[in-house]
Amino acid sequence: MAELLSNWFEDERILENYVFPPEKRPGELVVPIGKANVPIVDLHDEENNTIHHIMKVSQDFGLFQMRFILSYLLLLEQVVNHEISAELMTGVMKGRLQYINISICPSNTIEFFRATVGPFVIALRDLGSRILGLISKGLGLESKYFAKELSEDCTLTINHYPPCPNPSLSLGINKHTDPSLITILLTGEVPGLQALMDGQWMGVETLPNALLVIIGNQLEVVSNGKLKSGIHRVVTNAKEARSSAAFFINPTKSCIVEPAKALVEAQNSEPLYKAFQYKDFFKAYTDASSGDIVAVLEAFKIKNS
Ligand SMILES: O=C(O)CCC(=O)C(=O)O
Ligand SMILES: [Fe+2]
Repeated sequence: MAELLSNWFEDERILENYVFPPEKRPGELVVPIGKANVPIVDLHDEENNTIHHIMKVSQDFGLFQMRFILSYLLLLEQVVNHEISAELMTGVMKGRLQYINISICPSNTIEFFRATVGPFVIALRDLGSRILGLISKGLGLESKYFAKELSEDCTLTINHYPPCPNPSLSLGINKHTDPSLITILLTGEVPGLQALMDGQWMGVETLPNALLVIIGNQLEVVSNGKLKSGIHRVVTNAKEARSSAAFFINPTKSCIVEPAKALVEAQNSEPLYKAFQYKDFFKAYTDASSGDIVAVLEAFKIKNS
């Protein structure tokens, strides 16, 4: 088996630049890992029930897990694979800040990975359209509302977190919301993801046959604040490496994102957010990536003077 970068952890020290400032450290991890009551939405339920459930949990928590059919999961399991080679992992680790976009470059060494990622991405695009179709109905919008520019730009990110000698000093990923429309996350078997639910960090444990859906900032805007972006972070552990695969469904860079007019009218209210080009939002998000990412959305709010 190729040598994995996760072997780095055999050096027992935590590297200095991985130590978070005291106010951002998770501290002694008192939060029980794997104990969150993340709601489960069943895509095979009767449509109105599923829509109702998605809308409710997206308003309350901004994330939910979703049971899904097995044939897709077989593909997914291959993607988060601990035999990903050191070369690929090195490429991944070189990416910027906390997460990295993998470009599927033509190279024999990643033939397996390419062959797996292709069907994986097609499956997730299809799944994403189904979820967005249900959400558009739940918001009272036409069923294809999200079908074009709002969801055309997808990115697959593989995250890899080597074991950390002192998890109380560091985080795998700092507290954030995703800049996407929605994110579909394969969390893998090793716990580490935490969601802020009712003001408390809760360890997320997904079922073996489930994926996690996270409401992103753009859906919060389009829904005029009705659906909430899920706040989440990743903690590390001292024993096991963890991998996850995140599929971000994003607007195209030139897409104009704004609260859906039909929704604002139906609510008989005012838009809470300005109209903006997605590329401007994304720039503000990446510029803030070492600061308070959760606050970025605030800057796009219409201020009532
Ligand atoms: O690794 C995880 O479970 C979460 C990853 C994540 O939040 C992200 O890539 O934005
Ligand atoms: Fe995230």
